[in-house]
Amino acid sequence: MMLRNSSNAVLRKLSSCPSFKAHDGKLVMKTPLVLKSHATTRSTAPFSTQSAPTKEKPIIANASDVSTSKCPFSTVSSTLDAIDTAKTDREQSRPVPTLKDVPSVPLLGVFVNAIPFIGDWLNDNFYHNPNVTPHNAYDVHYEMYQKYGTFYTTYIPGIGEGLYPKVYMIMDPEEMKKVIRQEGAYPRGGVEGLKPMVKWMKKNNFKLAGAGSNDNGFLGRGETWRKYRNFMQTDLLSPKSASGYVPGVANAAKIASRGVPYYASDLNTFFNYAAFDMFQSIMFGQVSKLADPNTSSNPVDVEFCRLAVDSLAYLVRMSDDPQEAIKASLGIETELYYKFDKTMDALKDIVMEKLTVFIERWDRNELDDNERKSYFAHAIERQRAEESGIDESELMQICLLMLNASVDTTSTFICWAMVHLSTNLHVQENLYRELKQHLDASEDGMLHAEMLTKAKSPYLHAVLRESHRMTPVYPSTMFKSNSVADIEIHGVTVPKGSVVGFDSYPIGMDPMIVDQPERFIPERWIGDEPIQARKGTPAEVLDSVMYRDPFSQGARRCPGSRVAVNETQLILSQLVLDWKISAPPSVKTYRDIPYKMQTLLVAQLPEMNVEARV
Ligand code: HEM
Repeated sequence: MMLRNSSNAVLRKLSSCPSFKAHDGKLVMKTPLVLKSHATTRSTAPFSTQSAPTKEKPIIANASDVSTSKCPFSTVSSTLDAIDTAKTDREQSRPVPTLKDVPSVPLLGVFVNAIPFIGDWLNDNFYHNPNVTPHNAYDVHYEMYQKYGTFYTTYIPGIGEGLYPKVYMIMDPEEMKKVIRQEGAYPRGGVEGLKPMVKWMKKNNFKLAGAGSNDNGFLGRGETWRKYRNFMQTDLLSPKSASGYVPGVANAAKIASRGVPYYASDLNTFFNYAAFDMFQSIMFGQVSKLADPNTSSNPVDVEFCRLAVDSLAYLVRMSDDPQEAIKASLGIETELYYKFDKTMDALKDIVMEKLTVFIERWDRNELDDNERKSYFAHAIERQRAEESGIDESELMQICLLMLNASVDTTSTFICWAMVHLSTNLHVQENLYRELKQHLDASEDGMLHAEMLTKAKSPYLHAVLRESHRMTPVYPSTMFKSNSVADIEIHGVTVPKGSVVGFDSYPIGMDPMIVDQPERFIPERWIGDEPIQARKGTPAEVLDSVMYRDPFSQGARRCPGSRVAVNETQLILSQLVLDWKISAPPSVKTYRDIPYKMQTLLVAQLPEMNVEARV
């Protein structure tokens, strides 16, 4: 009832027309609201420039399980949302933005300022491309949107290919679905740009790296990817599998929560440790307690966390920095590659030792109940089944990649939600009240999977959705290729084999489209009313599955997505139940909290005030 009232209050608010100060003070304008009614459309908004859109038919089946989702090929499933090939009314009547082109130079693409000596001068005087730093990705993406709109070609080494590494950037989910429909059996993955990882795997004779110089294995698009991907996602990605791990994750979150007051001045480390603890419970069924300084923790686990965070940060920097990306594609080893290589070697030693010990204990039948239910224990069984086609070294390599990917990806997502909860204490209180009801009804004082569904915890889900709107872990996490055929995007023929990126950030932050975009309002996502209010307005794209979360879509969607969401929900819930966490007075809004590009964009959390709830 309380939520319904607040949702109505927001809608009432949305039907007025306040003036907006646009993004970070850069664009100041008065604007009509577009979230208020079906009838409200603007003539200048993206996707609504020529005609009013008609009501959209849902074209994405909201599959509830792997077995029901459609996918480009039978065994690897897109798991969450299969793409329906039907053409919608909206597609037929949708207005068409014009394709713009971002000026670029050969090889370095839009990063003109990376040209030695004269780059800055050239860019300042002729190209005027935004200067990308590790601290400004949100602003850069918004600036590109303001300059080039919702459909432009940009040139990004490491993502696009060839002399001019062209990437089509789009923001319309219907157009992105066209790309996904034409991905074919071997879709392009976001990991494809991570060439140094392939190099490192080949150096270590990983079968996962594929055979021969033209096969990038799991990081490529061939049969090798498909085989390992199938094995990896089994027991992990379906809602049923993921919810099986919830008791262990809830326990890890409960223990981790005790550590918060000790880590109040270094919550970034705390969330890395908490993500580690939660994933250990999934992978091994073990309680590692790294985030709770009251218990003795294994120094090897501490070292593993550091290596996992550093290795991926080096890896991403090698793809992000245009000069590094070009050198990586030419096979040149830089200082950064050297650091990455050493870090990965050390990480491999730790992981392989741990996996070996576990396998030996499995063989000696020494695992306890929780360990026997773990992902790795089941994976050993699956690997040993005759038809698996996976040998033990491949199994261990698969798990190494998973463990490496399981720390700061998840902690980044959690950190941003914590930023918003700690700067919007009324939201934290609302969330507390929702969760407290569940805890009061819980017989064992623990959070359970059924409490975390959208139906039972709408506010929790809305908090994560709103956090993703304002501060996605990265503005664009989806780069796909129409490998099968030419397609038309906004009326322009995009040749087969092009790279198309989806930018999910600017629209959700445009004051012409979203009321008070700088304010954290979870009620935007609760119940049917806000969705109905967005229907037929430019804001309706935000309800598309493409905008919903940071895990991408299609058959390459993150295999850890469901467990990562469960982990995020459980640790946030436990923290909010145990503590009131508030940002220091110097932090007025989330904009006062800096962020930095590591594997993703990580909020640099300030020292928080932590007060126990009684
Ligand atoms: C909030 C946390 C996470 C986020 C935001 C995230 C995001 C992503 C994204 C955007 C992709 C690329 C999808 C594409 O190519 O279209 C991806 C791939 C991947 N993720 Fe995650 N991820 C997270 C957590 C995890 C976890 C916990 C694991 C551990 C299993 C994991 C393992 C992987 C792997 C192995 C891939 C490559 C899959 C493939 O290419 O088929 N991720 N992730």
